[in-house]
Amino acid sequence: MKIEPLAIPDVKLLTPRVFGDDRGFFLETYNSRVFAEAGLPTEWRQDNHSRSARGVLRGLHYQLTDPQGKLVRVTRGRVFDVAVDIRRASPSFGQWVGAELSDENQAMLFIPPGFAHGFLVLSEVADFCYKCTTLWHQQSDRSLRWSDPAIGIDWPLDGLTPQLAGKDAAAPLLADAEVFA
Ligand SMILES: Cc1cn([C@H]2C[C@H](O)[C@@H](COP(=O)(O)OP(=O)(O)O[C@H]3O[C@@H](C)C(=O)[C@@H](O)[C@H]3O)O2)c(=O)[nH]c1=O
Repeated sequence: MKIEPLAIPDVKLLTPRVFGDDRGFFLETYNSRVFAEAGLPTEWRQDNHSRSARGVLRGLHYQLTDPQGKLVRVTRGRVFDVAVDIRRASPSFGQWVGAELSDENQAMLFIPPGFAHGFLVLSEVADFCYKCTTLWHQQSDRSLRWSDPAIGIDWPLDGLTPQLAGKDAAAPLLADAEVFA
């Protein structure tokens, strides 16, 4: 597994080794020894799977209590995945990084606690699977505005109108949001 820091180095791009043969392929999506050696979490409390149609934009999400680290990947389709640093004390506070994740490149992102996370679906359908280091905490679940100009995410919309949940369409801007110290 190749593990590389992105421009915000706490966010890692993971590229598993894919073993293809005449039956199909095999890859490791998580290996506790490899993760421990790379300084990544080895304790995960929840696994999630969502399915979305083209143009769906989920995010930007985080939770204030027991913030979640996330290991995210796409098992069907293609998305543009984004992490925004919302740790006020961080030198990269308010900055974002993004990567395309697909069932072609089999790439994964590790997003540490303290980041808001979201993705835009670029394929007809996308199955999005992820592990979380802590349990979902509904009461402290928060959204941040996907289009906040102060963050300036360069979503590859290519004419798509994003399809948002009501809570995400009405989400506050970073300047008005509760974030991490
Ligand atoms: C996140 C979550 C939601 N739910 C329920 C609540 C709700 O009825 C339904 C859909 O929830 P949401 O609209 O929050 O789902 P979704 O918009 O897919 O939320 C997810 O978005 C991505 C970007 C993330 O980063 C995730 O952490 C998570 O926030 O599922 C759970 O039961 N457990 C969970 O862990």
